Amino acid sequence: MIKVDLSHAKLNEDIASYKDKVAEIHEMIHNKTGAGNDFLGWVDLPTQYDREEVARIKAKAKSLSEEIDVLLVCGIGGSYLGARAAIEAINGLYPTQKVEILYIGNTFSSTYLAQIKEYVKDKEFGINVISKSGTTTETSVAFRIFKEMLEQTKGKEVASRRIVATTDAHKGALKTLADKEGYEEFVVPDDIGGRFSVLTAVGLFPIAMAGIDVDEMMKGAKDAQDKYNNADLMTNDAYKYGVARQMLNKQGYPAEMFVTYELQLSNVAEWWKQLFGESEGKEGKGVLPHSAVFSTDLHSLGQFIQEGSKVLFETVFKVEKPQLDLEVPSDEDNLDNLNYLAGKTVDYVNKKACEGTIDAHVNVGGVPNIEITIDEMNAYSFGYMVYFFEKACALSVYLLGVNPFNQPGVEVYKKNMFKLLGKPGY
Ligand SMILES: O=P(O)(O)OC[C@H]1O[C@H](O)[C@H](O)[C@@H](O)[C@@H]1O
Repeated sequence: MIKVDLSHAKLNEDIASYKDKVAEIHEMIHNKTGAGNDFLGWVDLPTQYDREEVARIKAKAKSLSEEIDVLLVCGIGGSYLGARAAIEAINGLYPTQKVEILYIGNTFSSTYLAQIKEYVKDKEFGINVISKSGTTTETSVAFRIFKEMLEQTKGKEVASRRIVATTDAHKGALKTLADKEGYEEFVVPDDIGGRFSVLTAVGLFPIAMAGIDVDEMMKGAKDAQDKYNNADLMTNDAYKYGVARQMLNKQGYPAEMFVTYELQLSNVAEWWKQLFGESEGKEGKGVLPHSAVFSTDLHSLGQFIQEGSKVLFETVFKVEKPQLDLEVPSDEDNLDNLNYLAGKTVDYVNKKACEGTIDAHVNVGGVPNIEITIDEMNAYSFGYMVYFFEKACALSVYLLGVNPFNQPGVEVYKKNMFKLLGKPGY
């Protein structure tokens, strides 16, 4: 399902020298003995998840889909990136599913929110408000605006039926509000942090609303759980990736560029950035997670990667089989001189662009490339991929010697903002 190829990674020591350390960290993850060990609920989630809740997620998704045309997913960071990544990766950027998914709660941009208000004003919409803490300001502000709109246009009863809250099981402002208003509630488990939560209700409800098979997704994650429950670095590709990126970090590359060749995977890259960025960017350490979509960005960032300062390595995430394909047509006049491609598929051209780029970046530009290939992109493989990166991330960050599961630095801007806004107590 997923293959890691390090033949272009330019590692200057033998990866096998990390074998013992990796076996030690593997035990630490599975026996929950490392820093942040109360946030390891994602490790066994694909086998331990709450089946009753997933049944409720599917039932609510079915009934709500009959009633609405647009679902507003109201969350930020880990409370929306995974769902967005899945929905776009699987359904594409111009999906044909009945319910359109839009994202609010991820910004204070007034123009963006006002335009969404205008866009949904004559549509039947519902809201999935998602917040583990229940107090995130971006999410709360957007939710207040669209909740008021829904209540005013449809009345309280309809609004309460069309609002679904995903939050802590016991505490927080959102939990209190959801109880009072009688919203359908789903839970963010205590032992799973936001960036590891896509396979909980946080991701699964919006994903189900987009018409995607969540059982298949969990099956993919379970197969990955089995596959990567393996302490041996030499046969565990998730760990190989986790180690290789730290080796490159040590070799003097402080930035990692996640590269895909599918536009609809740009939010997989955003999800990946939060996963790695928030997990390891602390104590003055960590690889900067950056991303690009090729060949699009070869026409913008390509120059820098090829000949600019040697600060980055690339992690090229390839999808073997595209969901859809089309042929380049033949043309009698051939004025564009493109007949040499006639009859070839566009994906064939994309694959050649990838091959040529890796060669140019690695062998001419001197840029190390880690290659990760996934068979195809669907619900099953998405679940599998999520688990692969989560396991790689935990290993990689423990190897760096920091706690992967907290994010103390995120509070600093919040405190300043609250003070400036005059929030009581700040
Ligand atoms: O789910 P919430 O509590 O609203 O949090 C949403 C996001 O914002 C926070 O500031 C954290 O940095 C993220 O890790 C989190 O995913």
